[in-house]
Amino acid sequence: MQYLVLLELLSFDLDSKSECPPLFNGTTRLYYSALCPYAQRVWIAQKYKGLDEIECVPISLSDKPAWYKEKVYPVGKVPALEHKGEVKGESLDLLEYLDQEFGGPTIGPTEEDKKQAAAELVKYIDTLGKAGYTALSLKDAAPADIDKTVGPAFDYVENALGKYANEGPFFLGKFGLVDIAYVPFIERLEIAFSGLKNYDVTAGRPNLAKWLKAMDTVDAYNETKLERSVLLDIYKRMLQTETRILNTVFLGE
Ligand SMILES: N[C@@H](CCC(=O)N[C@@H](CS)C(=O)NCC(=O)O)C(=O)O
Repeated sequence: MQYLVLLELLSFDLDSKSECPPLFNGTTRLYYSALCPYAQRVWIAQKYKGLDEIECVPISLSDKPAWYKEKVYPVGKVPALEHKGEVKGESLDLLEYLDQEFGGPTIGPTEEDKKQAAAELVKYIDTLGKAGYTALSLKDAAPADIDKTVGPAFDYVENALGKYANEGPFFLGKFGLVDIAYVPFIERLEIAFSGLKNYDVTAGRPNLAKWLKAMDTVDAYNETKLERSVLLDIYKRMLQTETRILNTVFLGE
């Protein structure tokens, strides 16, 4: 049943047999994949801001249409946004772009101190992703070995979440850009570590546990979430067979 959820979802993906949408006809399009954590960021923001004028176009990553790279976005990655006759990529840039160019609630911080905090926090996601990838790739590792490898990165997140705790459970108190940037990665790491390495990333990290609970109250995020068991199965198979995909998903390589 859960597989059906994924299969059904992916059955809408445009693949090598699909036609290219009528490009640059005035429609704003977000090219994404439900499997891609980078694309998930922009998809969450589109939903949170209520930007129904943006058409979401799912692209198959396993059977990508040739026209995607040739005509839409030469970099060939998702996410990409077609807007005002141009196509732009890079999830973090697109989050800022959505705030600049579209309506709905602002996701980026407006206060100077929070802008600086956001920039530092977002920069750290790569470090967390790399530590997570290294720890997940350890064969026959005990939870203590896992903790040694990825624990410090999660401790950084735990401390960061304490900084504005008096204003709310999110990174900068109120839900916004930093939460959107982190959640696809923390979600995947939490599921993969608990399911594959018997390591609970929230143990001894109460702020992180609280943040995950708070994230579950955000509709825009919930609407982009894959079933837990589906994500776990994907990571299980990736670890067993195709480490390259794991690389792509956690490190954007
Ligand atoms: N730095 C990019 C990374 C995007 C990325 O790596 N997307 C992956 C999917 S998760 C992709 O499209 N890879 C190309 C492919 O699979 O052919 C961003 O933040 O948007």
